[in-house]
Parts: sequence; structure tokens; C-alpha cells
Amino acid sequence: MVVPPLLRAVIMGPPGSGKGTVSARIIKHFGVKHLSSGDLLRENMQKKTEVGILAKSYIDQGQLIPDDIMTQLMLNEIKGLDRYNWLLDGFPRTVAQAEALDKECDIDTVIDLDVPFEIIKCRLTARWIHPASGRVYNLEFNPPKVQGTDDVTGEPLVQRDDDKPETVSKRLQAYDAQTKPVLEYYRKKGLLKSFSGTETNKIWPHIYAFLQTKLPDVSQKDAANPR
Ligand SMILES: Nc1nc2c(ncn2[C@@H]2O[C@H](COP(=O)(O)OP(=O)(O)O)[C@@H](O)[C@H]2O)c(=O)[nH]1
Ligand SMILES: Nc1ncnc2c1ncn2[C@@H]1O[C@H](COP(=O)(O)OP(=O)(O)O)[C@@H](O)[C@H]1O
Repeated sequence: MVVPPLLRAVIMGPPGSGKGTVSARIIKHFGVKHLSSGDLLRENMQKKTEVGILAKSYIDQGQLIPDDIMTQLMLNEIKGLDRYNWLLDGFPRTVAQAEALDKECDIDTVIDLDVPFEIIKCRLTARWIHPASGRVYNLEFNPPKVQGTDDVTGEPLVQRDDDKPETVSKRLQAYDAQTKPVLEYYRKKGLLKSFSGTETNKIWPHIYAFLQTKLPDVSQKDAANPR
């Protein structure tokens, strides 16, 4: 029996472009392991680990965490996912991080959510999250079933400190200066697959169709109308 190679995928896009939202759909349909650098950092901040305390000072300023710390943290997690298909979300965010990742594994594909800055600024101020799971909600787009509580656990939802308008502007600047070059890095390698649009529900069917060429849909839902 020929065993298909494991998928090594990355999802990229500016803050608020829908990486977490799309990742949740990819997990549901294709059963991949999802590793979000932001979720991992927030978990560390909540537990007040050494990395968490250090990360908070950068995140609150809308700045990126230094490459060496971030790379070590993520590569260590990736090692534990050896036997699975996986999707990285939020990493790499600089060319140095992408180079370090390349030394460890061969990336197959990079999904880029190309959503205009004007659209995402207002999404972020309406974002609510369940920190323990990383589930994301939005008061207009995908509100929780009961206001202020997570659909699965019933625990309270919180707003991220770094979703304040002034911090959002800094994060968008950091994206332009430090993360956009990563798109070019992957484009040159022929790995970049960009999906442009202003609404996740319109972008998603294209991502779904693209991933179906790589992995089978393992969800129970009607694959003709995937959500
Ligand atoms: N209005 C609107 N909000 C969206 C859409 N897609 C995602 N969101 C919300 O926008 C916010 C940012 O999305 P998220 O997936 O967290 O983006 P990330 O920062 O790239 O991981 C969240 O509150 C989402 O629920 C959309 O098409 N329209
Ligand atoms: N790969 C990374 N390199 C450096 N900093 C990171 C990285 N991933 C996350 N961070 C830090 O964590 C913050 C939140 O990340 P994330 O949850 O991915 O935000 P968003 O999805 O809104 O872009 C970033 O603004 C940055 O300060």
C-alpha cells in the first residue's frame, strides 16, 4: 500500500484576515492538526511562563516576538506532530522564521488570505475569543449562541488586549514591514496560493476545493456545501 505523504501547510494573512476562522473549517473537514502561534503565546501568557511574560510586553505593543524565541517555541511543538498532517497558523511571520522552518521540514503549500486592511480593522474590535480553545467569535459574523459564552464549554468569552484600535494599527504596520516579505519568499518557491476577497464565506469554497486536491474530506457534513 502506498502511504500518501503528510501535509505540511501554512496559513498566512494580516491580523483579522480570518486565519483562525478558516483554520477551524480546515480542521473540521480535513482533520489536520492545527498549531497557532498566537494561541500558544496566549496560553503561555495565561500560565505566566517565562516565554509568556516576555511575549506580553511585545504583544501589548503590537510588535512581533523576537525570532529566536518564537522559532524555538514553534519548532519544539512541531516535533511532537511528526506523524500527523499539520497546518501552521501565525508562523512563520518573518523571513528568518521561514528559513528556520525550512531547515526542519519541507512545506507543501502556503494558503494566503488576501483581505484588504480597511475590512479587517473593524472585524478585530468585534472579535471575542475563548482563550482555552482558541475559538473565535464576532458579534456580527459568527456570534456565540449565548451572548458572552463559548458554544462548546459555556465558559466566558474575552476580548484580546491587543485588539484595541491603536495596537491593531501597529500590528498592521508590522505585517507590512516584516510578514509581507515572507509571502514573496514562498511565492518564489512556487508554494504560495493566494485567496483574495472581503468575506470568509466567499473565500472558503475556493480553499476547500484547493485542499480537496490534497486531502480527503473526513467530516460528516454535505461536502457539496461545506461550512
Ligand atoms: N464581518 C466578518 N467578520 C469575519 C469574517 N471572517 C472572520 N470574521 C471575524 O473577524 C475576526 C478575525 O478573524 P480571525 O479568524 O480571528 O482572524 P485571524 O486574526 O487572521 O486569525 C473574528 O472575530 C472573526 O469571527 C467575515 O467574513 N466577515
Ligand atoms: N510567528 C510570530 N512571530 C512573532 N510574533 C508572533 C508570532 N505569532 C504571533 N506573534 C505575536 O502574537 C500576537 C498575536 O498573534 P495572532 O494571534 O496570530 O494574531 P492575529 O491572528 O490577530 O494576527 C502578534 O501580534 C505578535 O505579537
